[in-house]
Amino acid sequence: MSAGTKIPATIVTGFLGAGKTTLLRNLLQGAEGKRIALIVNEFGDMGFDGSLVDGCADPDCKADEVVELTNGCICCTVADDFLPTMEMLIARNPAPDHIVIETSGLALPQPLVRAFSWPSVKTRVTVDAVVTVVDAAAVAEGKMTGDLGALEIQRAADEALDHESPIEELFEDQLVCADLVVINKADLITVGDMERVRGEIASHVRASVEVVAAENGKLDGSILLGRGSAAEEDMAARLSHHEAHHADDDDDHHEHNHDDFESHVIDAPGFASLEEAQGAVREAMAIHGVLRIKGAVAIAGKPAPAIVQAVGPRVETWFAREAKAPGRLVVIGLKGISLDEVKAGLARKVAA
Ligand SMILES: Nc1nc2c(ncn2[C@@H]2O[C@H](COP(=O)(O)OP(=O)(O)OP(=O)(O)O)[C@@H](O)[C@H]2O)c(=O)[nH]1
Repeated sequence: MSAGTKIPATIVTGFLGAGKTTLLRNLLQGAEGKRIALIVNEFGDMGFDGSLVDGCADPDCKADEVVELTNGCICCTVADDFLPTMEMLIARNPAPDHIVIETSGLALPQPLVRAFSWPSVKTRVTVDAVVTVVDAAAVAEGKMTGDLGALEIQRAADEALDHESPIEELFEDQLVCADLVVINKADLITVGDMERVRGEIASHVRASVEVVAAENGKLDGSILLGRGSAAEEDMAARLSHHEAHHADDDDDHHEHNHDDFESHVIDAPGFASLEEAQGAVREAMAIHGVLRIKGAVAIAGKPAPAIVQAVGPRVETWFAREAKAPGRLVVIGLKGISLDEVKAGLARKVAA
C-alpha cells in the first residue's frame, strides 16, 4: 500500500439467511492473490459462520485472516469489538489489500459506517461500499415488506409509518445505506417476480445505487470490490428510520432493532436420516415467529453430522465434510418465540 492510500473496506449486510456468507465464500475463492481480511459477526452466542472458516480450509479460499466477532450484534458493540479489530488489522505488516465485514443479519449498517469516522480508523480505511444482499424469494413472497400491494395502500393512508414491522424497518435501513444491492437467490423466482422485486428495491434505495441479480452469490469480484464510494462521507443520505426520526437529538445511539428479535442455541435430537432431520426442522420453522435455524445435527450411523440451513420455508441439509460437534442449533426469531414449541417440532421427526 502506498503512503496516503486508504485500505478499502466493504460492508456486506442483508437480512437473516439472504446469502451473505455464500456470497463471501465465492468472493474469497476468486480473490486472485488479494490479501483480504474478513470480519464476521453473528447474532447469537454460537459462532456458526465458523462454517465460513471451514470453507476457508478449502485450498481455493484466499482469506488472509478471518476474525469472528460473536460478542453480540456488531452495530451495538462497535467500540468494544469492531474498532479494536480494525486497529489490529490496520497495524498488520503488510496491511490487508481489502477488508470485508459481514454483519449479522440483524445489524444496521449505519453505526458501522459511522465507525469509519473514528480518528484511529479514518485516516487509514475508507468504506469502499455497503453491499446489501436480499433474498429474492422472501421479497417476492412479501416476507420483508408484508403484502406489497396492501403495504402501498397503507402507506398512502398513513404517512407516519409507525406501524412498520421490525423486519420491514431493518430491510429498509439496510437498503437505504447500500451502494450496491445484490438480489440473491434469483434461481428461486420467475422473471416476472424479479421485475416486481427490482421495483420494490428501487423504491427504497438512493438514485445512484446499482442493483444486480445473483444465484448463490456468484458475482465477479470487480462488481463487489473497488467501488470507491467513501460511504462514511455521505451518511446524511443514508439515515436509518431511527436516525431520520431523531435527527435533532443530540446523541449518537441508534435504535436497537434486534431487541425485537431473539436468538437461542438449543440441543437438537439425533435423526435417523437427512430426510427426517429436514422434515423435523421444517416443522420447527413453521412455528410462529421463527425466522432462521442453522447448525449441525447427528444422523444415526454417520460419522459426520448433517449441516442444517433453514430460511423461511426452505430447509437444506447435507453432510459436513469433516467431523464437528453435532447436536446444536441456532434458532433466531421474533421476540417471544416459543422454544418449547420449536423443540417439540424437532422432536416430531417427520420425514421430509
Ligand atoms: N436456492 C438458493 N439458495 C441459496 C442461494 N444463496 C444462498 N442460498 C442458501 O441460503 C441459505 C442461507 O445462506 P447464507 O449464505 O448462510 O445466508 P446468510 O445471509 O449468511 O445467513 P445469516 O448469517 O444467518 O444471516 C443457505 O442454505 C444457502 O445455501 C441462492 O442463490 N439460491
